[in-house]
Amino acid sequence: MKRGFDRMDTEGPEIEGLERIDNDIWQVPMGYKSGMRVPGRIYLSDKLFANLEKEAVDQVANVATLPGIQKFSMAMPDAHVGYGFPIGGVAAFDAEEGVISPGGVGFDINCGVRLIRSNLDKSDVDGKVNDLLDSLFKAVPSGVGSKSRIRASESELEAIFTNGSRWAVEQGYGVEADLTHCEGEGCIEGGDPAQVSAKARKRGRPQLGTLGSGNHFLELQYVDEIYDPVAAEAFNLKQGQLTFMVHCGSRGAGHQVCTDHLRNLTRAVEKYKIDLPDKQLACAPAQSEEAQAYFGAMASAANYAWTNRQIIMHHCREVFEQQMNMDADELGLDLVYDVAHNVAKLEEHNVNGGKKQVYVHRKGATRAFPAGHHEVPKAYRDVGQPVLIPGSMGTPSYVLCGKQSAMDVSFGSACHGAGRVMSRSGAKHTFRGEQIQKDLSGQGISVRAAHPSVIAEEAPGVYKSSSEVVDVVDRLGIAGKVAKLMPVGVVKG
Ligand SMILES: Nc1nc2c(ncn2[C@@H]2O[C@H](COP(=O)(O)O)[C@@H](O)[C@H]2O)c(=O)[nH]1
Ligand SMILES: [Mn+2]
Ligand SMILES: [Mn+2]
Repeated sequence: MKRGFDRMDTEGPEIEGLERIDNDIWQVPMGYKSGMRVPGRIYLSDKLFANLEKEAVDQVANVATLPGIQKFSMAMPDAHVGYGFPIGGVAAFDAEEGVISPGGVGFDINCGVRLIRSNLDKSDVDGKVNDLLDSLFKAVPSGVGSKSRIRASESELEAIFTNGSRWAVEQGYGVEADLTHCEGEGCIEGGDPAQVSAKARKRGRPQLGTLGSGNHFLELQYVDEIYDPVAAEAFNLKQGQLTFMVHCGSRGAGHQVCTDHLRNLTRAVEKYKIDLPDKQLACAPAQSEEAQAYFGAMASAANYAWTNRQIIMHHCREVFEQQMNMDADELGLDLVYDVAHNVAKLEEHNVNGGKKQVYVHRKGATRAFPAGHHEVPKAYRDVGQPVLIPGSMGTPSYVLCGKQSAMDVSFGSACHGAGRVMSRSGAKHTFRGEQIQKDLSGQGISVRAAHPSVIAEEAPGVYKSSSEVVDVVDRLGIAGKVAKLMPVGVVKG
């Protein structure tokens, strides 16, 4: 242990073997669990350490036993327990010798966040927020199993699974610039519709343009503070400006893809004789037919999610035009960026002094590529990609930009949110939705939800401090703070 980083200094859970090796860096040593191939790294401040779950540390160690894992099994400061891998987990596997695992992506494939800027100032919506929220609530169906009026045909679904957002733009749901301001231009290559089951298609067909439940949201925000004026200018953000955030994923289609392929990969674990400490880590050798089938289906679901967010944004733009009685040019509702935070991608990274193809699994983690990286949109190439971190319906969200250290520290990845500290059932016992809604209203934040129980489950108190979380990635040089966004009105799923 480094001098000055004595574990005894820090209040929090006693987790035997966990070592604090630097400010904000905790190491899960190789001996923590038998079979670990690499150490674990958890990025946490002292304050966030107090909420660290031992089970999440065990999950970091479990992931470290998987074949072909590179450098470290990692957890971001928003980490908490998930299915097999922790939420907030990042792990990269050698593209030849490693594995691909659905647990490292999650059930809501390509759950993600998009941020839209505007020509409006916060004051321009004074007295209009409630009407805007009511119209947004109507325009974007929300809640478990919600359906829209769109019914994609079989051939349209094929195009969506293969091409992602481009399909939506070609149908008139948006403009070309939306694609160039989106991670991967709204598409992962390798989408293979043949690997998406009839059941997943059936679930996906009526859900394009829908938000989903609970944690997903549409949020009116304003820019409360600028930390990096150069990056803020590149992102076209300024103090006091009204912004709009969308958080949702691949709905029933993605969930079904994960369910179907977990079944196949559970069988593959036996076939390929992979020794797993937890069956939720079901996986297969990256080049096996089972893993490639999952990857093709996962990419299809990711492409569906980008299409979904694109259609939602289009419908929200229409609501703004009607409610504000302004046209698209006047409103300037341009997409700043869209990030996936539940996804596996084939990427090239520097490992042990050489370049290597790896499958980077980001499960509750955001890509954070730095300035100069060829995958960062040209408009942002000098500052790094926007990293969008939602907070909660009552606390700040943040815009950061990817930094060079992310490539060394975390395979170009940062946190994805504040991260839960309380379960949904715990929240329903602790909070009353009506009271939370009233408290938020007192702070100038209006909330719409299908049921008050959703507001209780999503109360700001169920999440860690977003400020504390982003400060860790900022200090580590993974992503730098650009702007703080405060909520003024939220539609919860
Ligand atoms: N700005 C808002 N952020 C929110 C809200 N509800 C949740 N959150 C944040 O999103 C992340 C990501 O959630 P996940 O379900 O995909 O893991 C979560 O950690 C929260 O910090 C909201 O209403 N507004
Ligand atoms: Mn999400
Ligand atoms: Mn989601």
